[in-house]
Amino acid sequence: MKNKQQWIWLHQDYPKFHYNIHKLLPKVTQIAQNIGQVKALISLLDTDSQNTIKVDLYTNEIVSTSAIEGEKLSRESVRSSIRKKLDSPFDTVHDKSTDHTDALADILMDTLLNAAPLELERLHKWHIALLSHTPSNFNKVKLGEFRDYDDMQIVSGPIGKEKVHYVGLPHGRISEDIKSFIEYINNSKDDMYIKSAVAHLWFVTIHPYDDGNGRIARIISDYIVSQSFGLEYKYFSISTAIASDRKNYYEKLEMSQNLTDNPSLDCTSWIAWYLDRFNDSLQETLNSIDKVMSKTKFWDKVRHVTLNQRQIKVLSKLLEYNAGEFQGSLTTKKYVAITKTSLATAKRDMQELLKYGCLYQIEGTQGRNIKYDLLYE
Ligand SMILES: Nc1ncnc2c1ncn2[C@@H]1O[C@H](COP(=O)(O)OP(=O)(O)OP(=O)(O)O)[C@@H](O)[C@H]1O
Repeated sequence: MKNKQQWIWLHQDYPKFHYNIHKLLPKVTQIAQNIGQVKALISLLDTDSQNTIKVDLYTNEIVSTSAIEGEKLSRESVRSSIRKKLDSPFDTVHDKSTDHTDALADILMDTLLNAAPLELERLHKWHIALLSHTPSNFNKVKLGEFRDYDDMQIVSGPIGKEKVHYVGLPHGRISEDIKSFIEYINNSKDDMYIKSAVAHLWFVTIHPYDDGNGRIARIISDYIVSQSFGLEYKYFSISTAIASDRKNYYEKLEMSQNLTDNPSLDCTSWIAWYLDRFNDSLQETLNSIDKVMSKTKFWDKVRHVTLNQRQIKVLSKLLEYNAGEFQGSLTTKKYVAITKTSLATAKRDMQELLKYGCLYQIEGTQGRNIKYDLLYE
């Protein structure tokens, strides 16, 4: 597999990445504003609701960073591991955690709670924890050790027609470069969101391990920003936002890592994309908070009404899925399916819900296609 590309580690200035701060500042300001809003709204929620949002976000972070690599983790297993770590009320009978998901939750907690500066051993410990329980990697990948060969290629396409997207730093330069990298993370005065983006690009440029470089890069990025939030205020999942724009993730990295597209070691475009994803993740959190608040408000509104178990089940489901799969509407057919009741009972239940002001009929729907939604006000 030949390639004529020249990679950025051949640049005489490497690893001095440049960026245009003026283009990035508005995005950083936006992050600060979103974080301010998240903090203000979170403080209005009770501890249970705060915990629910946190468990969801941390579960998403672990599931998403693995999904980028194509590894499908059981959401329930990850959720169990996270709940154990957060000490949230936990039904041990239904504990679905595995050694693997416990190890991944351990890494996340370490990035969040261990404020010690980054050291080489810690990096290796993350690598071991990340891969030691993955059966597919058993015996293949050296754990907690850098690779000892060159030509670490990122390729795609069928055998014989592979496209080389990038080739990592020659192995003889890894130790020295990792030292500068760690020094940058611990001591640079760069804005922390920008630092998080630069470190991500830098780490996948070195590509020091046999495998797991993308996941470790995302852990490092998370570590850099999580430190200043701690368990009390870490309400974001960057990997979820990256996973939802994976094509551009790879493209932005690729464009930044070769000298044809990037002759001057300028990573403004990569950082800008990364900061946008950060803002997306905060927006997601704001949406989740909004959902929780609406839910609380709704139950508060109907607390004087006596509802039967079927009605409570359907309303809970609607509140759960209102922004997603449920697509904000209820039909008699769906009511029957959820409650497994007769059509006549479903119709009677729904009439009551309309009378109590729990539901309203969506305008323009009629006959067999009548649709209902929750009435919040
Ligand atoms: N086209 C590309 N150009 C440059 N870098 C890329 C490209 N595609 C992927 N990468 C980077 O390399 C990482 C993959 O490297 P590696 O397989 O060692 O990591 P991984 O953690 O096992 O996988 P993944 O990051 O996909 O979860 C990607 O996550 C990304 O950070």
